[in-house]
Amino acid sequence: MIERLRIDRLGAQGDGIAETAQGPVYVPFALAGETVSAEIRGQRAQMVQVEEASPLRVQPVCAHFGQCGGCSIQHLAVEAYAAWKREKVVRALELSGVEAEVGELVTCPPATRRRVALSARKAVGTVLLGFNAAMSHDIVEIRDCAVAVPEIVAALGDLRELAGVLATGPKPIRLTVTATRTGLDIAADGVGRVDEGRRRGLVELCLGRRFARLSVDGEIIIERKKPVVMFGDVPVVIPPGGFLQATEQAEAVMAALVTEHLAGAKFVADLFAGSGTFALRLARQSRVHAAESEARALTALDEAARHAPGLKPVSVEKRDLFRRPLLPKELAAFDGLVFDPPRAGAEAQSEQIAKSEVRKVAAVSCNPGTLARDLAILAKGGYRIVRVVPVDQFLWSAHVEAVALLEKPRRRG
Ligand SMILES: C[S@@+](CC[C@H](N)C(=O)[O-])C[C@H]1O[C@@H](n2cnc3c(N)ncnc32)[C@H](O)[C@@H]1O
Repeated sequence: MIERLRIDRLGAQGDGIAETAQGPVYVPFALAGETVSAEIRGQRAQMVQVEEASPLRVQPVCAHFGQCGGCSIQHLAVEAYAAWKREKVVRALELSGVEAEVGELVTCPPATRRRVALSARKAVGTVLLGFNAAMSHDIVEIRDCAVAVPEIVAALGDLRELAGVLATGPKPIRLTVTATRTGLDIAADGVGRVDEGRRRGLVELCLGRRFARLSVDGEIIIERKKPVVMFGDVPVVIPPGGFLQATEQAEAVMAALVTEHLAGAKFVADLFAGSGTFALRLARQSRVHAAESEARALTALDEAARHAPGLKPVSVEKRDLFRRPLLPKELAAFDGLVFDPPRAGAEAQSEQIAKSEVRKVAAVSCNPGTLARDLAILAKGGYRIVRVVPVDQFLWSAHVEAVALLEKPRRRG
């Protein structure tokens, strides 16, 4: 059923929302104030045409926009876009009852995403390589990408060829492609058994295309060069498929906020440390203890710390911080702390930090909802939120990163 809808507001996922007698209807690619004709299917609607456009509507930069699920909002003017992203953090804090000053959105330019997760599968006479369509497993073939770094875009043809060897059935595989200082690091998942013939083919292809490394379902097939990224001035060989901040620019902004806030601390805990994004930078100014559940990430961090001249001591600990958070008596050793958990946040760890006397704390998060919950726990424990800075690491998507800086006043007596 095609109907005319008046769009009342822009939702958190970037869809236009029309309030109707039947409840809210979500219209992807519609903007607040617009009138659109759309085909309604339950609570969602597919836009047919913009009847009256918002003055804030702009031309999307990418030819794949609208089909590709990688970006959800390229059609909104830049200031309004920045305000919408910032508002996601503001709203989340309000909903959790957290009072905090939220800074302006720190933007990231296009063509800076150094890591992309592509899907690929064999189709009749061809190989599909691209991003999934929004809310679907369909693969949208991409020939270009406005957010990825040029090294990745230039390699799409080679990656398609690689996917042709890796994806043998109709089931999609996933290629996580990271542009490192030494070339592309490719981690393929969902491939299944790789026999000798296929392995030889993959090695030849990677040598010919000068990829740095290929790993398949966690096993390294070829490492022509060790994939190196820089955390500040410390080179780190990243583990296959391990976590890495998606853009160097956002990482640098977040790391600067964290290191500045924790300057002066003698001993800092980096919790959910990954391969040392914060720990290795902080070790220029403080002794650091890094805790994380992924052994390979910790090995990378430890190796990098051992080989970097002039760092203060860095210790590592493999630990499940959801089940076994650092307790107040352990936290008593630190006067600074940063935590950067996955999307689920760090509820159990925040409960313990709240009871601690760690003076300066920085919280880094990719999920405003769980960040707000964790900040509410810390505020209840006596922490003052100095400020919250939203960072647009995932340009044109509905995701937003944020760094919150907190401190606990010294107890009297
Ligand atoms: C958002 S990443 C941040 C990593 C690092 N701080 C960085 O900026 O690169 C979250 C990290 O938490 C780790 N992690 C996930 N669940 C965990 C758990 N239960 N305990 C400890 N670490 C965990 C992941 O392996 C990942 O390295």
